[in-house]
Amino acid sequence: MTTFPPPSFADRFQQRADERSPFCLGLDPSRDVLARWNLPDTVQGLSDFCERLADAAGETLAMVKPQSAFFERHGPEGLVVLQRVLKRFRAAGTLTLLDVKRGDIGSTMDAYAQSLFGKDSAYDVDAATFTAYLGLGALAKTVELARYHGACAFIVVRSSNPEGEPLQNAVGKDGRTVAQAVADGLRKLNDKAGRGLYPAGAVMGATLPPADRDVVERLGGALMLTPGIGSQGAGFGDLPKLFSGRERQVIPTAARSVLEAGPDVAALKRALEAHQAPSRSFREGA
Ligand SMILES: O=c1ccn([C@@H]2O[C@H](COP(=O)(O)O)[C@@H](O)[C@H]2O)c(=O)[nH]1
Repeated sequence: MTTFPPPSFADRFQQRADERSPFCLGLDPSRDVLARWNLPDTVQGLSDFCERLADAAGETLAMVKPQSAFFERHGPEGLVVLQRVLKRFRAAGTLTLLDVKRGDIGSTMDAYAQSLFGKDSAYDVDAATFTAYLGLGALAKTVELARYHGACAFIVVRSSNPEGEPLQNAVGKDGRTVAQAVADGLRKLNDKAGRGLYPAGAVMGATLPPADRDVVERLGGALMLTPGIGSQGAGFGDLPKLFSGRERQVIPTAARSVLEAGPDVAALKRALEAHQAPSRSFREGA
């Protein structure tokens, strides 16, 4: 039986994070990772990678983040594998976030959102990523649809890569940077959705300097997905300088630094715990 309205993504995340850990595992089956796992760079290799990772994770993870690009690379059959792995993690009580960074005019965004959120959609994910380059207003209905389905739209505010800085820190006519303006707009979308629901989340790189603390504050109570840990150079020890006081809003995420432990399932389990333990400690303010 389905409940209406459904519990919010924010509530579901907090529950899973308390039970398991706030860590979100990135599923990035690149050509390099498949080769390292002695798997062919084919749909079968992709499928075997997903099954092995799901075996290693069991029911230990709060959240996974498949990177759509690595599935799209294999065409429509790759997307079937993506649907299957999403279903498998859902069955393990793990929240799913599709990293697909959609961003377009409003009418097209409606179609993207319809493909992502809701039981009858193609992917039925709990969350997905979006970009605001075509304006936050163009994402308003997407956030509304996410709220309706108890899902979350994570909008890139400050990305983890150095190339994002000049654009995101460009100063507009009103004196705010682009990132500050996106953060302010994202907060308004959450305020409009109603108390405590937070259907709009933010992507805020773990690699960012302390100066970005101001952007974090502008986001209010929004959840923050923080890529950049591990292979991009940030560590769990970098989280407090940007996010202290907001620990329960942070979703630390990493892909390669876990996946490089594969294909051995026992080694993968150890790598997962090596990411989950510091994620828990950070959340508890330890
Ligand atoms: O600002 C961003 C937004 C998204 N990503 C994505 O996260 C993973 C990171 O993978 P690692 O192997 O842990 O570096 C990847 O899918 C990116 O597309 C990001 O890195 N930064």
